Amino acid sequence: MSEPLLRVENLRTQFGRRDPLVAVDGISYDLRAGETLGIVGESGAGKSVSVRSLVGLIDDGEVAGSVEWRGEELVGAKPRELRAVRGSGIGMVFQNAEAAFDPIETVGRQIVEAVRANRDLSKRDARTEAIDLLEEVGIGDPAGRFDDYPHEYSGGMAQRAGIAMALAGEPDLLIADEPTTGLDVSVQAGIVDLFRDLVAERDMSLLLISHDLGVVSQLCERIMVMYAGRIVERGSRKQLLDSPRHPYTGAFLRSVPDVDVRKDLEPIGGSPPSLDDPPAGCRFHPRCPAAEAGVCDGAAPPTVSFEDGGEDAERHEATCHGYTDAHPGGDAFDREAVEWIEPADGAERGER
Ligand SMILES: Nc1ncnc2c1ncn2[C@@H]1O[C@H](COP(=O)(O)OP(=O)(O)OP(=O)(O)O)[C@@H](O)[C@H]1O
Repeated sequence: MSEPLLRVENLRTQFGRRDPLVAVDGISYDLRAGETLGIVGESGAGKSVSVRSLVGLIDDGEVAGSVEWRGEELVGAKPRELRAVRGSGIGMVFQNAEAAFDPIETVGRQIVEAVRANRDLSKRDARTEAIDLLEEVGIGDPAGRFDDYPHEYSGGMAQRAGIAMALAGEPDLLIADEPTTGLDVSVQAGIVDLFRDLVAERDMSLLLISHDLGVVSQLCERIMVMYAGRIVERGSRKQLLDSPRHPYTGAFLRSVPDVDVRKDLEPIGGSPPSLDDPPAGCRFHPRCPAAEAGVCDGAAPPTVSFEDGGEDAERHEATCHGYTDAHPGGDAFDREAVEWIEPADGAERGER
């Protein structure tokens, strides 16, 4: 199997020293060429900080652990090196596309600059390339819109232009942080289609952060669920949607609309913990219908893997006490409240 493009090991990001707020608390994953990975979770889970930490975009916090991009360590790298990686290898798309642009410069000229910063092209060729990029992301009359200022673009167009900027250095990985949030539903659908086409046509990897499971499940083959700074479950889209194992994932699925099925939504009771003083043990235990005193509020939960989906399936893991002998199961582990916690027929499970 090919080496991963991106290897994240025990990433930890904290803000403040005296009363530190640990926004990302030891997360690890790999991303290979052509893979699409989504990180979902409620607001404040640390999704955005986790991806900003990868590429040196945290300026008032401390990032620890390891982030290897094509084997090159990025944690502790010089700003110049990080800028170079952001310019070429990794393209970034943010929620607020207008913020990607300088308001007093035309969109076209800014894309030309981004193209020239990463590729040895004449001004004329860079202009042609910028117009091609605007066309590729679906801006009608790209040559005519080249000299417009960012505020002259609508929200959806600005997001498309932001994606063109991210493509200027011909990246192998696109990191998109809530790229559809705040846009009208019909505009969102267009942006989702655009990402799908770009990933396929350019053979890029995608790391997508969103609280919107619908958007993530339309674009990502693999999904990780983040809660209070940690990954609580990971697996393929099918594994997570069809047989979620962590009570939080189950609750999260019930709290959001399905992509194509109408259902009664059940908001998750309570609210996420404050990250400057998270609960002991499993961080979800105060909100978990299956939590058991003395177990779930004690030691950190183990990561359990599930052999569902056959040999070639993604690794499916949940970090939960509910599957271990420490948690007596049966009566104590309220299976009525969380029927999704029971492994599917024939599924094996093993503790790591
Ligand atoms: N610069 C900062 N200084 C202090 N705390 C921060 C800073 N940036 C983020 N945080 C805190 O880190 C935690 C995680 O924030 P983050 O933005 O990553 O969450 P999120 O899952 O992306 O949710 P949202 O979609 O609401 O942004 C939050 O508690 C947030 O208040």
